[in-house]
Amino acid sequence: MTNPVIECQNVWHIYGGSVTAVQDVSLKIYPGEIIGIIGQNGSGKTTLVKHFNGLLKPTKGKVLVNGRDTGPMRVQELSASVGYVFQNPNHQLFARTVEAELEFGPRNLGLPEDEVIDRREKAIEFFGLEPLRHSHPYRIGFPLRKLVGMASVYTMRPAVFILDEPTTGQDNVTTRIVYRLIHRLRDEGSTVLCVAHDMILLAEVVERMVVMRDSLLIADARPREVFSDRALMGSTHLLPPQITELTLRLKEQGKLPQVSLSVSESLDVFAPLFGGKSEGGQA
Ligand SMILES: Nc1ncnc2c1ncn2[C@@H]1O[C@H](COP(=O)(O)OP(=O)(O)OP(=O)(O)O)[C@@H](O)[C@H]1O
Repeated sequence: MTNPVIECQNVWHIYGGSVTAVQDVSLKIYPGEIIGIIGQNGSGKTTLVKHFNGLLKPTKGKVLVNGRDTGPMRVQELSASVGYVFQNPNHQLFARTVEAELEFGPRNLGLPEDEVIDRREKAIEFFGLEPLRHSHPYRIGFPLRKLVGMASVYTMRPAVFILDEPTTGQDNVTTRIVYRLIHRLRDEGSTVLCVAHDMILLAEVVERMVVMRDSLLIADARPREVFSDRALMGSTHLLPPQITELTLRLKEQGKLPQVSLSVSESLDVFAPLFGGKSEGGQA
């Protein structure tokens, strides 16, 4: 049996002795899992994931990363194995150029200089940052600045990659890069945790969803189950993707055998209704 890469044991986080942001959360995350963390604003998602790379320490309970208690560990020590991409890149970026930003992590890991440069160049290519390599990260637009934040974590190749609201504020081009990033991380065997309100993204890429409400973890299940549970979704004030809602209603009326998570998937489900076989398509 594989050991969890991250384990929360009855974790509480109380800010300033009065604001309870995370209550008694127990959770095991296994290597290679792609997990979505959802919940309405202020439900404790960001607070929870910031414990995984040591940015926050539990008020009560324990967080273990690769079996080690993060309590006495420093962020720098944890960042080699758990990379956190901030919701707001302004909280993350500090170098004077995109190139310098992308070199910082691998150099800090003590990698040889040719490996530092190789990782920088691969990240520039993957994230489409070539025209911006000499720009100051704060002088480029928000969507691209956010990609620089992702790229700078990607250069460290952490085993666990945490993306906090990766598509919020992104246009269609940069959103597609986020999708490609998550697919690439999956192919490379990384563990990915994605905190998001973007249900279309989650429906397409995650295999497991953790649901937070009022600082509590209230569900942990496959996306199809979470999106089909009207009471659960209603209690979090979140809506499933429209295609999922449509196919859920048709299923409830006995007209479809199953709920779809994406447009491509729904084409296959709808095909028999129209007397044909679908060839799928882009979500
Ligand atoms: N540094 C802080 N000091 C005090 N309270 C905080 C702090 N950060 C967050 N909180 C509070 O803790 C609770 C959980 O916040 P958190 O940001 O973890 O929620 P979230 O689910 O990630 O929200 P969002 O979807 O808006 O990002 C909220 O009540 C928030 O106001």
